[in-house]
Amino acid sequence: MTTIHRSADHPRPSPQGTGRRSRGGTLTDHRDLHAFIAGLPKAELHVHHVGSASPRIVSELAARHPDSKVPTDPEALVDYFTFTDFAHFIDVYLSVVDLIRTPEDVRLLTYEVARDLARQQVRYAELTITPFSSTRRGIDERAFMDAIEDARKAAEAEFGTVLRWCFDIPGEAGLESAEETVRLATDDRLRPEGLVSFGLGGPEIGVPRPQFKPYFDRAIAAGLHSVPHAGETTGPETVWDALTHLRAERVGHGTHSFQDPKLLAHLAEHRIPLEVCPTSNIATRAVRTLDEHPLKEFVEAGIVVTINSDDPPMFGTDLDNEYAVAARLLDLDERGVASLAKNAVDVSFLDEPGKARIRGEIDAYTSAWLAP
Ligand SMILES: Nc1ncnc2c1ncn2[C@@H]1O[C@H](CCC(=O)c2cccc(C(=O)O)c2)[C@@H](O)[C@H]1O
Ligand SMILES: [Zn+2]
Repeated sequence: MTTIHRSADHPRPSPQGTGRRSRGGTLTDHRDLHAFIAGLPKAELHVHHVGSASPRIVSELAARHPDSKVPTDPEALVDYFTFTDFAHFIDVYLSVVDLIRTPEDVRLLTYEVARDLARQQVRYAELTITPFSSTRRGIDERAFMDAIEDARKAAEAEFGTVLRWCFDIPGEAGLESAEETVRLATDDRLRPEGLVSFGLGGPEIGVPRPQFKPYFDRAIAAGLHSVPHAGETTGPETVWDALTHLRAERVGHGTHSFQDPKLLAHLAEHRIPLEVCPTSNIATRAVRTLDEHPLKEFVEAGIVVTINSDDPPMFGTDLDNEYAVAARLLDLDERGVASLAKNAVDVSFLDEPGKARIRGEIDAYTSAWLAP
């Protein structure tokens, strides 16, 4: 695990002129840092399938289904993707889920999401998919699996982006959805080759984590990694539940962990990474402003953090922007940003050769960028 280099960690000449950061690992101009981030090979571990549908894809699907309340004009979507609270976000999210009605819709969406990830130099992504939401809306389960696998193989062949799947339970849909999700994730006739992890999404309020223990036990017994959302819209007790009852290997968000110093110490001591999604937390009102985001507290507590976009088009962001936000909040230079990227590779569920390959790309890119 690489420690996060903060720009203060590097000896530097006194700032010249406007305090711009010159290259060479001393002070970095923010514009340069954005350029560095744009070209940096990355891995993304917390990003949702439907939540990543671009405005173009959403408006194209909305045009196919005039009965939908989702705008067909990408411009109008910006207002539509403005949320008053988390419950409102879920309502909007489900209205987009309702647009995904055929296996071809699923394949198109998945392939286009992969294209957008590749455009940001994402070499590897663990995409969270909620199969229950599609099968309950009438998409055949076998056809669903074939559609995502077709897109995954095409994306790897055409974009060089390696995709793996996380299947998550939409918790508010209850134990019926948990049963369906773990069946789809563990039945050898259905389980897709790209599946690596098992999660829990949706509202946390009124949806206690412990009830899902039997389903996570079955998923873990089938070799899947546990990565539930927790502490996004509820307090540290939800994160403790995810750790103790669901045996979380990583925690989705974990935002409110900062309220419990014992939890921070536990996460740091046991190297349990937090999948941090800064702008998501602002858009869903989980956190008021970026300057109040606990990301810095997590790093100072020694917790392994990864940077993610969650539902980028819905939150008016993308992964590059999330890295720029993290660089600002943590006062990182290029080395610090590269360390963040390597954290995500290190704690991903990609095989070791794949991890070594991407780490090597990150190091080569960073060295070339910083060469005098
Ligand atoms: N930041 C987020 N935090 C949490 N979740 C997030 C986040 N971003 C995206 N999601 C996704 O939102 C969905 C929620 C789906 C849901 O709650 C629900 C409730 C009742 C019925 C149904 C149904 O399908 O019939 C679905 C999940 O699929 C989850 O993967
Ligand atoms: Zn999420």
